[in-house]
Amino acid sequence: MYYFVVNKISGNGKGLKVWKKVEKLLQEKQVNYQVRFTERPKHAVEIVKEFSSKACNAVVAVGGDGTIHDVANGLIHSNIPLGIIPAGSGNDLARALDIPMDYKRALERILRGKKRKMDVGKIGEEYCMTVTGIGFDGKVAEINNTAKYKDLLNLVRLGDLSYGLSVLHALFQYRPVRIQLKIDGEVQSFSNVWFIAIANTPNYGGGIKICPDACYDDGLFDICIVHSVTKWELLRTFPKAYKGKHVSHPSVTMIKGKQVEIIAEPPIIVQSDGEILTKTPVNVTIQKEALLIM
Ligand SMILES: Nc1ncnc2c1ncn2[C@@H]1O[C@H](COP(=O)(O)OP(=O)(O)OP(=O)(O)O)[C@@H](O)[C@H]1O
Repeated sequence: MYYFVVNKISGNGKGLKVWKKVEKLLQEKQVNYQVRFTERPKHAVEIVKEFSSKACNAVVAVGGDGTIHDVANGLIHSNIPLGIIPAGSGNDLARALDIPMDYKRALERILRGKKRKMDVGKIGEEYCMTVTGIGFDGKVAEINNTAKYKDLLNLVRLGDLSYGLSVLHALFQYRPVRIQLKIDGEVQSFSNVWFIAIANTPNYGGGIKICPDACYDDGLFDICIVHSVTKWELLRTFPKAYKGKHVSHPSVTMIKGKQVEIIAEPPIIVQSDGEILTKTPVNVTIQKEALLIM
């Protein structure tokens, strides 16, 4: 049995459109399936816990990174594999795992049944699959999640541009802060920090390669700290991040580690997989091979 969790409104309605096509294919192929639709944020976590693990081939998320985040949070340490049919705006996890954006090919891959293990990040009781962003990019996520232009750009299939616009918006609101960082027990201080990205996979924000060498199964986070840079220099360097070319900039520090503690003054927003989670202080740890994916 394949269980599908569909977020109809992901990608501004793409979730429902993609699901209708997937359902047709499942019926043609005579695959046994059940489907549940999410009705609110975090609903997918509850839905997944109701599924019987007996005879379950996979739980498949049809949606974007937020939907996958919720489904995965219900599956962690369960030994039930997570399948992904991308139907969001950013689809950064699918991109990192080389999952086809085309629903047909994504479904074929799930039905082939090949499994692999991936690491996840843990913050409190929450698990994160892609990137945890602290500071400026938390502000960007906050703006992007409520932006009216996100829906408009999705409508004209330019959803990827929405994050770029939210970055510009946040640039005029955010003030850099002083932070203390403890990575695997070693304390470092940085002043004028714009943001810190703690990455399990390379991309966020619809293809920004913030930590180009991050790898989902190496047992490590790649950590990018952007500090001591003017607003205009940040703006000038930002486009380079789409190709991961920002890492050589003198205001960018890259570190690898398994456990990251962050204290900031004043406290700053923490987002994970594009969802606002909390504010600093925060402790993020890698959970090696905690999620089975297809
Ligand atoms: N019925 C619903 N009504 C409102 N929000 C929902 C509903 N179902 C799920 N959600 C929430 O919608 C949010 C957005 O979903 P998702 O991230 O999958 O799409 P997206 O933002 O278009 O894609 P991406 O994150 O890849 O850019 C998530 O926080 C999810 O929990």
